[in-house]
Amino acid sequence: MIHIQMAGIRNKEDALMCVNEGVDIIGLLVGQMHTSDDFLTKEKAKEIKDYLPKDIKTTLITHLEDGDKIIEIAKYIDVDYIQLHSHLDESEVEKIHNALPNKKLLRLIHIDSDGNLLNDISKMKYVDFYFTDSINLKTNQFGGTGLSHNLDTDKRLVETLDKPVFIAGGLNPDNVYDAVKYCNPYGVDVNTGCRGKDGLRDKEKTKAFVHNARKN
Ligand SMILES: O=C(O)c1ccccc1NCC(=O)[C@H](O)[C@H](O)COP(=O)(O)O
Repeated sequence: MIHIQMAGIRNKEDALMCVNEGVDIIGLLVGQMHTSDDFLTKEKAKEIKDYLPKDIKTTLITHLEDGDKIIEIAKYIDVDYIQLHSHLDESEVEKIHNALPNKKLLRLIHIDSDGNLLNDISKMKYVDFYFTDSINLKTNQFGGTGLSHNLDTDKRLVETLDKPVFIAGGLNPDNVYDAVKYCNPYGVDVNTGCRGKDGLRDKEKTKAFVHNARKN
């Protein structure tokens, strides 16, 4: 079964709705670089995590570059996964890996609109999962862009990398079926594509996203 991470969760009610619709990983954004209403305090993120059934995985999604700070927040919320920003120095990643060996590390691979990789994967030493995502070079937005990219790149990465790959970037209920069919990833991630006009999670979009992601 394909794994589904929902990012941009802002409250515990939305988190539980997503879980009830079949999402199995909840992404909690703490520690930002660019402005986004999806970022939470660590206290709010912990409140959401503690409200969820114990078998639901949570991910700390962060832009912080200080390994000690990331370790402190990940321990405090007690997440299962840590999604690390691609600019993080590998020595900081090593620190996190050594301090929290049981927490899985998701490593970002940013892809531009033409499908070019913007990171040197060969320098990533500590990886449990790769995570492809779009970038908006105009706004310097490194996530939650709602922008798609050329999926040929994702497909190639899924086929050639030695660790499981999550794909993300502009996925939505209408395109996730084809994306999964074409790339055959370990998991998919979505934020904007399941957002309502109020910025919160849209139940119908979430239901359709989960259904279509697992229809293959
Ligand atoms: O989701 C955000 O608002 C966000 C903001 C800043 C950095 C990362 C962010 N999200 C990381 C994610 O895992 C998103 O779900 C991923 O970028 C896909 O977003 P979207 O293209 O909107 O589905």
